[in-house]
Amino acid sequence: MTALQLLGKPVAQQLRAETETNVAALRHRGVLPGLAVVVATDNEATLWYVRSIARAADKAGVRCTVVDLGAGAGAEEIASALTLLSADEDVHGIILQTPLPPGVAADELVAHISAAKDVDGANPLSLGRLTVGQQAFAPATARAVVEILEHYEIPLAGRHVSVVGRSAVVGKPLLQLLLRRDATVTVCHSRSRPLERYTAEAEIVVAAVGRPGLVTGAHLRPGAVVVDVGTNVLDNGDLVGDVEPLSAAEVASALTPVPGGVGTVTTALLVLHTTQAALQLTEEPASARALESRTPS
Ligand SMILES: NC(=O)C1=CN([C@@H]2O[C@H](COP(=O)(O)OP(=O)(O)OC[C@H]3O[C@@H](n4cnc5c(N)ncnc54)[C@H](OP(=O)(O)O)[C@@H]3O)[C@@H](O)[C@H]2O)C=CC1
Ligand SMILES: Nc1nc(=O)c2c([nH]1)NC[C@@H]1CN(c3ccc(C(=O)N[C@@H](CCC(=O)O)C(=O)O)cc3)C=[N+]21
Repeated sequence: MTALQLLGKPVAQQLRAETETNVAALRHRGVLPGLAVVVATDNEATLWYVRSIARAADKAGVRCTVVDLGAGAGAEEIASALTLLSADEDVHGIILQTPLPPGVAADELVAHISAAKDVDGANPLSLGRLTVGQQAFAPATARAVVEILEHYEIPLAGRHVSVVGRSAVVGKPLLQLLLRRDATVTVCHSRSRPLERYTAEAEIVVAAVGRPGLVTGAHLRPGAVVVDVGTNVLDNGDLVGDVEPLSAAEVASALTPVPGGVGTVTTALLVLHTTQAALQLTEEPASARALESRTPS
């Protein structure tokens, strides 16, 4: 079997069309959507990613401000930047980019991102709300996996999905998004041995680990659908996923490529989420509208 390529581009295009509609509605209200990306690293891969978010925002008519605090920034400085941005009326979406300087932990800092502006679902409140089924932004990457599967009409209800990786950015929120769609989910991690025991039964396998070639054809059930979240930069500069594409394509029915798969959709979703946050934050309260309609003009 040679697997079908599940390309991210058409999925991203559809999401960009939705963003465009939102940007037009915001313009009607006199609102320019704004995204702020807080950076405290000189990691090349991160800076590349930040530039690609800024480019995508710019193309969509979303103002993107990169707040570069430098690789020497301390926790307090980062926390106060997030607090200021949370209170800034011109900012509707906030992302704190990882990695952070040594000794600075992201998990406490992200609590300073206002939940309404948490467009990458980093605040623990967002993950909690997602878990109990309340409205919240999911991390863009976790949602990208689901958007790709839905775009290609791969059913989730009643299917067994094996997610490899349990991070707060991908595995855990993805578990919630999949449960909400009635999938049966296995979440695997570094202690799930042997890994194939937990992947070989699954109709859908998602790899989000950060190890090139971890998932091979030998881990898969014939006809499985495979989503590769991994973005690993090799010494020669090549970007590869967590799935060994050649052996996997022999067994799988469909596979997302790296590059050109999940990453493409992630960036489009961050921009879409920013416009959704802007719409919610600038909505007139229903009571104010009711009052207005009673006021003689
Ligand atoms: N395309 C995109 O938009 C994005 C891509 N990524 C990419 O996805 C990958 C994962 O990122 P992230 O979730 O942040 O990574 P983390 O390092 O936070 O988590 C990795 C997970 O993989 C598990 N793991 C490690 N080794 C194995 C193994 N041998 N077998 C099974 N599981 C294992 C870990 O287990 P344990 O918990 O036991 O340590 C952990 O749960 C990276 O390549 C990253 O670059 C990430 C975010 C966005
Ligand atoms: N809290 C958090 N959220 C993240 O979303 C997050 C993170 N941490 N840590 C690092 C990874 C990495 N990541 C990528 C996103 C898009 C592409 C992307 O757009 N890739 C394109 C182009 C790649 C190329 O051409 O080089 C593609 O795959 O086709 C890549 C990588 C988000 N990450």
